[in-house]
Amino acid sequence: MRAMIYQGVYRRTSSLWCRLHSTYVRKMRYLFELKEDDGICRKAQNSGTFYLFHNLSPFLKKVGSKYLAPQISVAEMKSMLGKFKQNEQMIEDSVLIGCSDECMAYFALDLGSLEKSVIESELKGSFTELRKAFFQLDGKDAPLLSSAQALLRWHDTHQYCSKTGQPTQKNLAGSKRVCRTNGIIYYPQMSPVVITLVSDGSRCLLARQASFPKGMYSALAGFCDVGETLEETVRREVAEEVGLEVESLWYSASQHWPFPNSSLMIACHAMVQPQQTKISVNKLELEAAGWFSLEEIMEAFGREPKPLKQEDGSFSLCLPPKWAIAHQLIQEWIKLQASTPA
Ligand SMILES: NC(=O)C1=CN([C@@H]2O[C@H](COP(=O)(O)OP(=O)(O)OC[C@H]3O[C@@H](n4cnc5c(N)ncnc54)[C@H](O)[C@@H]3O)[C@@H](O)[C@H]2O)C=CC1
Ligand SMILES: [Mg+2]
Repeated sequence: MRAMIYQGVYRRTSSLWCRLHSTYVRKMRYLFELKEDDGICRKAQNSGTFYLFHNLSPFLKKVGSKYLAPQISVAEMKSMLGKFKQNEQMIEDSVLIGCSDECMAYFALDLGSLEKSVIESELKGSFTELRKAFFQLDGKDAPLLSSAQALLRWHDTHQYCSKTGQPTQKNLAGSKRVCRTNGIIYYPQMSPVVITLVSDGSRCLLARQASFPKGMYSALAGFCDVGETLEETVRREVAEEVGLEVESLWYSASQHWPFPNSSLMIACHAMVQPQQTKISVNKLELEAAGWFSLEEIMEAFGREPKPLKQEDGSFSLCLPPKWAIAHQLIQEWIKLQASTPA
């Protein structure tokens, strides 16, 4: 009933409702209704736009060095499904990922069961691995595609109830799945991860895993263990990975991170005592770690963010790209150095 009233009110865009609420509040209320009410969501699917995936690779168009994620209209979707002789009901497999300021809903749909090359030539673009395109994506596309991929992956891997073994059913928006037999509700999962930039007051500590691109160093990161507070995870990870004791720490910001699965990256700064800075690298987790001066960091940011082989065969320091929250932590540390008296 509440949803019906809302729908009526929402349609009358000049209504008191619209005058009373900011665009942001209207959007959030609308998204809430879409998640709660399959009927409203079905209507939204018939007027919304779609981001397409194929086995979790997003459909992208390359324009120069940038990747753009085109929004496909429902008419284009229906025409394409018609070409594949697929039932239009396939649209209901999509998941809700957001909406425009005008409350036009955005959905993501994985077309992994259809022939990839046919869709690519039909829509004139290509399905590209997210890891490959992530750092060249347009500003608004990166977080949308990142949560879309995480949500699609979660649905793909949670089709059965872990208690009864029976199929689970997604609600239309894809904000949950329900076991048909006993009604257990499953919600999409994210793993909390802390990422910490350690400083001794004049240098910052960066580390690299063997899997990182050559020369790239980042802040220390680690998954939260069950029962831990964020503060405990920061202290444990720093002790585990580089053998140092954190003296103080503070929260900076957070970010959803799609690799390797869905993580909530919680970014912190931490201080160690200037007299206790001797690193002992845990080689099971890291390839190398080291302290870097402000000059070294500034020099690295001044270069192209690409691995650069030096005369001695080693690679010059390369820092995480703009979208990564590690980049933001390092930028904040630079500002802090400038504002702290020597
Ligand atoms: N956005 C950013 O700026 C950055 C993001 N990251 C991300 O942080 C994440 C965590 O960093 P790591 O140093 O690899 O973590 P980590 O130091 O906790 O080590 C990874 C190991 O933790 C264990 N683990 C415990 N819980 C896990 C879970 N829920 N999922 C997967 N493995 C789990 C596994 O044995 C795994 O091999 C990575 O996925 C990485 O992509 C890392 C650096 C920068
Ligand atoms: Mg780690």
